[in-house]
Amino acid sequence: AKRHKFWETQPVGQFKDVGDISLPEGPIEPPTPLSDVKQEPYNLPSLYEWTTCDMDSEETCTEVYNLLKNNYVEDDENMFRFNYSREFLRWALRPPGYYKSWHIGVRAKASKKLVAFITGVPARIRVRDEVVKMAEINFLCVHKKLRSKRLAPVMIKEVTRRVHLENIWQAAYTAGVVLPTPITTCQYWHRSLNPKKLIDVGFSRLGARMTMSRTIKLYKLPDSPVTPGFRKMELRDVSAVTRLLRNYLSQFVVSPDFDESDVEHWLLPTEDVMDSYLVESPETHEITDFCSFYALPSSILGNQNYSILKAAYSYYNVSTKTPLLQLMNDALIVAKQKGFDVFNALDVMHNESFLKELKFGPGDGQLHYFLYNYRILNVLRPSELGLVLL
Ligand SMILES: COc1cc([C@H]2SCC(=O)N2Cc2ccccc2)c(Br)cc1O
Repeated sequence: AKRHKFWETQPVGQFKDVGDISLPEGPIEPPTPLSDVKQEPYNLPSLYEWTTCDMDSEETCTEVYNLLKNNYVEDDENMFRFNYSREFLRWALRPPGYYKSWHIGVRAKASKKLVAFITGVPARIRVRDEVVKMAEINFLCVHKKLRSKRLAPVMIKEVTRRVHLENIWQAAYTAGVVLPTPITTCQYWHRSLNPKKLIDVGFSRLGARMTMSRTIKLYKLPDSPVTPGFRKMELRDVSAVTRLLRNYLSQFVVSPDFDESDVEHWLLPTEDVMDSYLVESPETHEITDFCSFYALPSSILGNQNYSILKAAYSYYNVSTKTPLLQLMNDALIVAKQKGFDVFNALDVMHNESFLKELKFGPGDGQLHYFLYNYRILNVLRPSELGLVLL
């Protein structure tokens, strides 16, 4: 049986070490002296070559967009495939301090076609009391026609090498499959906003003893948010939101260590990519609550009437005065107003407290979170995780 041949060779928590309390929490291997880091790229099969994808280039960004649109993650029944937009990719891959060299592509030498992709972006992640410089690894994609050529392991080694060259020795990543060894395993939950479309495309089914009109009524939402002072986040709010968010995230075992420049990039609204709202108390003008979600459409594979599913994904939410239930219901209301068909959320942070009451249903996908070269003693509950990766 496939026994993680590659991952057994990597500095990650190994299944055989789970529960071994003699192993300390923290880095598994010490940093390598930079002079000992391999200076040249790993070898690819002879027909392929490395390329660095310049996401500022419209042409290259479109090549990356099309590779992912046609070859990235699908659900188990191959009914949907992520369809990250170009502006989303540019936003996700160019945070403060990013390295172009971590946007790695593989081209066929003959045709120069982009056939594979993997990325990293720098992030400061806190694990308990330690803030660690990490790479967030994402968008690992190999063209459908090149699967099981063992390209993924060499791409992972190459992005690791380029991360090491920048003197960073830890990473964070997620996968829908179990690899050695998850720090936590989360579940996706979905809130119908456009139930008729979700049933038509086969994502949802009409409940027993439910008519379509009864189902539409069940998921109906008001036309506008109910919380006084609920408004879009603006540049002038960055300091207050940073304070609010840092304080809120400090309660979780693993979370980003956002500073104001991070908040400005990741949480200021970006058209068609990121939406963020806050509650400014009408009396005191204090900012008391915050909610945010990102736009990640999916291609609908093989439906006569629809080709795109418009999905919103819960990002970071903070409630200090407005009940989280009410804050998230306002998020659902504005998401519906913006034309999203479904609102997705993981059962991380305090999300469990609103999922059932706001009529989310459990999805079939599990999402495993991993740290590279950093051992944590015990697997975390999803509610101890304060990190949402895109
Ligand atoms: C199909 O059930 C699910 C599929 C997905 C992923 S896999 C490829 C894709 O496009 N998805 C986004 C999506 C598609 C459809 C609905 C909601 C989210 C997730 Br994440 C959780 C689910 O439960």
